[in-house]
Amino acid sequence: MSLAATATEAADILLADLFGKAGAAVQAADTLLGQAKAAVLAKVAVNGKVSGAKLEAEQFAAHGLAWLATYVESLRQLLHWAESLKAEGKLGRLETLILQAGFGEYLSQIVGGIPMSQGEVVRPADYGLTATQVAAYLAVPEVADLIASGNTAEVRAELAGLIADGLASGFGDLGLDETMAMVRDSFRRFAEDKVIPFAHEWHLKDEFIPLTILSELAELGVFGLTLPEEYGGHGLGKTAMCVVTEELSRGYIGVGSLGTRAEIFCELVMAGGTEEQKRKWLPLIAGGELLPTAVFTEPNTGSDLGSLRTRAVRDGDVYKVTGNKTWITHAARADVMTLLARTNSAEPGYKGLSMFLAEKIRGDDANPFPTPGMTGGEIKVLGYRGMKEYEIGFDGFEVKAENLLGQQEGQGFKQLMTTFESARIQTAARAVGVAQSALELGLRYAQERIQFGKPIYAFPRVFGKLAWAAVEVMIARQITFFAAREKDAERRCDLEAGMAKLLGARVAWATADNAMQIHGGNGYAEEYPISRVLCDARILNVFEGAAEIQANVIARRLLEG
Ligand SMILES: Cc1cc2nc3c(=O)[nH]c(=O)nc-3n(C[C@H](O)[C@H](O)[C@H](O)COP(=O)(O)OP(=O)(O)OC[C@H]3O[C@@H](n4cnc5c(N)ncnc54)[C@H](O)[C@@H]3O)c2cc1C
Repeated sequence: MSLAATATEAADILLADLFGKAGAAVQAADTLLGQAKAAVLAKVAVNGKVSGAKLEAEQFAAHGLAWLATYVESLRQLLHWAESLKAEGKLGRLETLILQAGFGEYLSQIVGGIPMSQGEVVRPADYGLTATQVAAYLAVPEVADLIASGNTAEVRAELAGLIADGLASGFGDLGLDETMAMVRDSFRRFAEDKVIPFAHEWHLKDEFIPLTILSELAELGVFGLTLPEEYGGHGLGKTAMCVVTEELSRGYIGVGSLGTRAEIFCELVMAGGTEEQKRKWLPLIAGGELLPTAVFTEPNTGSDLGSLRTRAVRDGDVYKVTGNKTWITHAARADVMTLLARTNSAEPGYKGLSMFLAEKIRGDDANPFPTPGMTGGEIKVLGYRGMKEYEIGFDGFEVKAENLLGQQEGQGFKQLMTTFESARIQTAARAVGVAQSALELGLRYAQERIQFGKPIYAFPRVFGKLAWAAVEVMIARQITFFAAREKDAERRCDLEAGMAKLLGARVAWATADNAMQIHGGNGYAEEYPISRVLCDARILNVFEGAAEIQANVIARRLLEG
């Protein structure tokens, strides 16, 4: 294609000693992060301790710090990925350019401004960094070189040339081992055959994903992927969960999200359940016999879950539940709920909450909530369809007392927190899959659409968007894999999981938005799949910890750690 002209000068584009430069740049960025952390700490600490009130007043700086730390970790993981490929002899020109462009762009944004959202750009002065500190960062020769020459128009042009046949050959080596590559291939085939041809129709008709798909996913092991074999699972790691989730979400976010509730259920029971509860429930979830749903959010309680009001009162062998929940995904078709409710009304905070494995009768469109004591209605949504969202009312709804998780009251919030790492990693992988799908839709359209006598992919403002998307999707993927590896190594990884989710959600939205822009007016037509992918991408910044909450959690950990 016409981008080849630029590619002939390719030899000059790559920076000499790129890996050495990238390594030095990570160190320089890390130094700046340390300085920014000290500066933010000075704003929010009272007597050496982080003050909640000050942290809230200084959210912009503190959340900016979370983003800065996310960028530094992303760069470290991008370099790690490229080094691993190099060691295995798998590093090609495309991967090298992804490394270079990623460093050029993120190093530059670190001082030029990091977009936390549209219109919210955090800059060095916001953290309290001095001009001298910024100048010292920019004076590091490797940083200066990468900023000046890492992500130039020529680099993007060559990247665009290299990803031009990406639909057939891929968008860079993911760095997976042989087993994970096989897992990826089989789920990609599944998505290509069974999901992609139908996803848009399910979305447009606002239909449930057919139960046959769920059965096939159960057979493929999706619902018990990371569960130990003794409980009916496959005993694979969180990296496998990421690979599977990305491929299914690339097909359709609804399908990639079917495993989310099973993951939360299994994590909850594994960490907090009695042995009897594990033996009873886990094989049924893993085998797909029971569909779970996660019932936490209430009309007046979303981000601040600790203050939720739904009550569960012990009455002989049962608890009677009264209250309202909302935004419950797949609630009608589920057989069992992980239900968070207040068992101690004298304790208004999170310590009064308990978790239940609450059985219900499976409903359908005609009769969504046949269970006594339970009513509900569908919430119509822009995207993320296929499982449907519901508000639910409980009025004397009964849960067997034996289904109190761990047979312990007051542990519900703590039990839920143990699932956050895994659920965020899984959501980050969903985001990567959605972003990848947007990238592919954008590329296909750009190559086919002719304006001014040529494919619009020939224009720098079009191919540049896609070239950068290919870079940033890889960055988001690699930080997600990193969080998964940390989880598999049984290291605390709430920070890494939060970073992966924070970045992944932004990348998914940005990529979908740019891919829609490339579609011009057609992107706004419901018949084009990018219109769906845009709506699907938007939710990732809201659920599983809204971006602001995620940034707050990361900032607190950084400042207190
Ligand atoms: C499609 C969809 C599916 C969902 N599925 C489920 C499900 O299956 N089960 C379930 O239990 N829940 C589910 N949820 C709920 C979801 O988890 C909540 O929407 C989310 O936690 C945010 O809560 P909220 O909507 O009440 O927003 P709020 O908490 O009211 O927040 C609104 C805005 O204010 C910001 N904000 C809030 N507090 C702060 C603060 N302290 N500092 C700065 N900013 C702040 C938030 O970041 C957000 O931008 C789903 C939601 C959606 C939209």
